[in-house]
Amino acid sequence: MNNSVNNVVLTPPTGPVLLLIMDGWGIGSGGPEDAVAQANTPVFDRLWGKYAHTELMTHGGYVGLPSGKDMGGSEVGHLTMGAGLILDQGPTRINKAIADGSFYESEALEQVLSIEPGKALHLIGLLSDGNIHSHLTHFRALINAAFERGIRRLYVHALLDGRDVGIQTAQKYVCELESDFACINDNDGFDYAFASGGGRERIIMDRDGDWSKVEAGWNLMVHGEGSERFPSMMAAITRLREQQPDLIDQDMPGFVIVGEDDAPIGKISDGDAVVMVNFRGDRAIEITEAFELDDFSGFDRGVRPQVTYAGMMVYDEDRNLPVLQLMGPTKVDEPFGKRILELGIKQFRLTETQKYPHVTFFFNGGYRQPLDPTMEDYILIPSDKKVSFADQPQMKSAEIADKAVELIESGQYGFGLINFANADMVGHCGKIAPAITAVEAVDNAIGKIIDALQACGGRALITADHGNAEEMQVQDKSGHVEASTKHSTNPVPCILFDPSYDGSYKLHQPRDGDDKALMPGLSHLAATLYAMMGKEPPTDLNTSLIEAL
Ligand SMILES: O=C(O)[C@@H](CO)OP(=O)(O)O
Ligand SMILES: [Mn+2]
Ligand SMILES: [Mn+2]
Repeated sequence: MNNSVNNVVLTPPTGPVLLLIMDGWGIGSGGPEDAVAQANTPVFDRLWGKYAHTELMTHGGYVGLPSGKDMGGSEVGHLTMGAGLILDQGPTRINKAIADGSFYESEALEQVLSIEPGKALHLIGLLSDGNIHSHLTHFRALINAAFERGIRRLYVHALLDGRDVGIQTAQKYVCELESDFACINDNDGFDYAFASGGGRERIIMDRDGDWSKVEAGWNLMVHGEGSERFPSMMAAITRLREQQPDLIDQDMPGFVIVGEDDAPIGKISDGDAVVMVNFRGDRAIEITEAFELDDFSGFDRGVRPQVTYAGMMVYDEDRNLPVLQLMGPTKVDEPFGKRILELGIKQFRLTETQKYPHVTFFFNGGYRQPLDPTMEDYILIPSDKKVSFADQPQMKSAEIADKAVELIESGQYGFGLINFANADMVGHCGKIAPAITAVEAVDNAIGKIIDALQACGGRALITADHGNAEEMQVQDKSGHVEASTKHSTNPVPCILFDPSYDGSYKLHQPRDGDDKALMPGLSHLAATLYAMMGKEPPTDLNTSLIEAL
């Protein structure tokens, strides 16, 4: 959007301005697969009917992802909202660095490739092209770099996806790497292979302190221990699917690849190098801690191998984890939270722990802890543990709403960011009935918050970081319909709740044929929040959505 004379700054509110993220709540077809449309949402419907609203784009170039086919995700969504600008995201920057060759020139990669002859390079990561946490091309870049350097032994410890891609697609990605391995292994003395695997929800990729998942993966990769043992990756996938035909890849139990003697073919050992190929931090921090921290209490690691460990990117900027990073971080110089801190506005962030990175380091563009604890309160309600969210679709929405009301009524805050996880986390389970309940739980919680804002003259921008629950089924090219566990590329709703709304303004509407800069997207929200607070937005931000009628 061009800075238009039409942009308006509202009169300052008497209560706080909130950004309410209904994670994974998109605008779908309205059909039977659309849990948002099927749900009973009286609060949302009333607000949509009464207040200024629009649709926002959350995918591809609107959030700095490489391709228009890339769906949005929480990291890129919250980072873009916090930045108030469209910045190149991790995968875009990695792809560019691979293309221009600079990826291969980092000191960190040099250290990884400098292992002694006979030692192995291990790649751990999410094996798909979902581009939310990882991409297959990044595995391939590393495999090629290792081969060109003459590294003889390389093992992939594959986390199976089924959450950012089709629900049973693991074999496709396995075949692609197997064919690379076959070419390389034609050369004398080379051994490139898969060494272990398992679903991302079962091993390694936890983000909520369930160390048993990390431990299970550690024992497979490091100690070669696990009851499921197969001669190859394809054998593992085939046999596990025979036992449980509906099994979604993300839920596959962990397994070890073994030789004829039942010995693991590629355990991580002293002197080896390990690269975590995922670029996104939230689900890579825990395994990184297990490899890197001397003082570690997550689980009993047994004998920890002495390895050179590197991550694709920084996973925890506050602690600089991991020490070796193949790529520098996506820098947000002036995130929204820091800007308003400098204006002396007190703020809170509130969610349940499954979404803690979202309201903290994703929205902050890096930092995890408050810059000024007297002016920023980060409140994280523990998520249910060891449950399928399909069985608990209300999650912590009621507790979050109650806490939000308390914070609003305290009169202390000028800004608050709240994330409701339900539509996304339950949407990822791929079942329509609980997804409907999840959406209804969010609607109910929003209603309580809106009542509190109404009473004190606060405002809220009610929106989502990307879709998910509105698309619980997808059709593939051959017409086959199956459950969808992934995010969507649909637009999301955006409503400006304003108790003093008099119909004198509207939110910028999407128009056919508009280019990306003109279409309303997540990068316009920071400036919109300024205008809602009665402040002129900084001119370096993408423009506010609020326009005079
Ligand atoms: O669960 C996750 O890690 C991702 C999907 O891979 O979802 P979100 O981006 O909403 O956190
Ligand atoms: Mn999300
Ligand atoms: Mn999600």
